[in-house]
Amino acid sequence: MTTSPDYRAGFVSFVGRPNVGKSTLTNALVGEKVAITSSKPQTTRRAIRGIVHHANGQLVLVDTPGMHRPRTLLGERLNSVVQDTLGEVDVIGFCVPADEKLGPGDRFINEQLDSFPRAKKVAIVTKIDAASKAAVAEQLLAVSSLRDWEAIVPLSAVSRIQLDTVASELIKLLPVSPQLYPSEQVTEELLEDRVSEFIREAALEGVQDELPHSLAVTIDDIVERDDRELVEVYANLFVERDSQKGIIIGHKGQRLREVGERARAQIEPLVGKQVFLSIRVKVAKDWQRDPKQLGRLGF
Ligand SMILES: Nc1nc2c(ncn2[C@@H]2O[C@H](COP(=O)(O)OP(=O)(O)OP(=O)(O)O)[C@@H](O)[C@H]2O)c(=O)[nH]1
Repeated sequence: MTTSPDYRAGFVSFVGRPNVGKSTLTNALVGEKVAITSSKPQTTRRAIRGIVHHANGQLVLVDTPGMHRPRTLLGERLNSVVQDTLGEVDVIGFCVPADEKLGPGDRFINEQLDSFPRAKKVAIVTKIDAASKAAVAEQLLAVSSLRDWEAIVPLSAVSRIQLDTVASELIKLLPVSPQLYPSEQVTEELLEDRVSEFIREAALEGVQDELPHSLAVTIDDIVERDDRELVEVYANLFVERDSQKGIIIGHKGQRLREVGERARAQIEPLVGKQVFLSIRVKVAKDWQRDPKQLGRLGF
């Protein structure tokens, strides 16, 4: 695939206190474009949350799990995962909500950003739909006094205000680069892995003992069509014994329905569309001890 000479691509991390809207922003940005990649961690050190494809560039959104935890944040130093991640990204988007005044938590994180001189820094004022114009203006002013930002963007991920603006502002700050991920790469494999993980998690909720090890999930198909706001997921949930099948399905299928609902709630933000989820429960006798079955189940 050819790209224009000033095509830009690189890594971006959103940081900020818990609840300021980082995940919602990530989902809104990733969901808005055709090519979606999953948040399957590439390594334990760096988790790719999503890839945003624009005509003039590509944003690879990188997660910083440690930054989400106030206890880590208020600790003496950021944990090493965050250190490593933020040390490598091209741009850090510092998020503060429009509907709360800047507090010590925000200031603390802002100060930490000094440790990452390589990254360009952008301030993002989130949730402007939830604040008055005057409050937004006040917040922009307050944020601008924190440091010399490359850009300050007010937006609302929920109301989809200024999402394109923030994407282009971020892309402008990335290095000129070929595409890091081909846009036609829908990363089916990664998406499949993540989706099966969600289903397994949902199936395990509330069950005890040996069942956890007896569960495996495979994905037959993920059907995503441009002309439809619905993604179809066809999954199989393998157990080892008939009795386990009963546990998973529950009385009149009630438990399986709940599993499906929990899993869908996780998958939908990932794919940015509604999800039709079919889970078929199957028995693969003693699959854990059978190398052939293990292979088939992706182990
Ligand atoms: N009104 C409004 N609410 C928002 C917006 N973005 C996020 N929220 C809400 O704010 C809450 C927190 O959003 P998250 O995206 O989970 O925040 P986060 O920063 O990722 O939080 P952590 O995962 O805890 O770090 C949720 O209830 C969102 O629905 C927005 O643009 N407008």
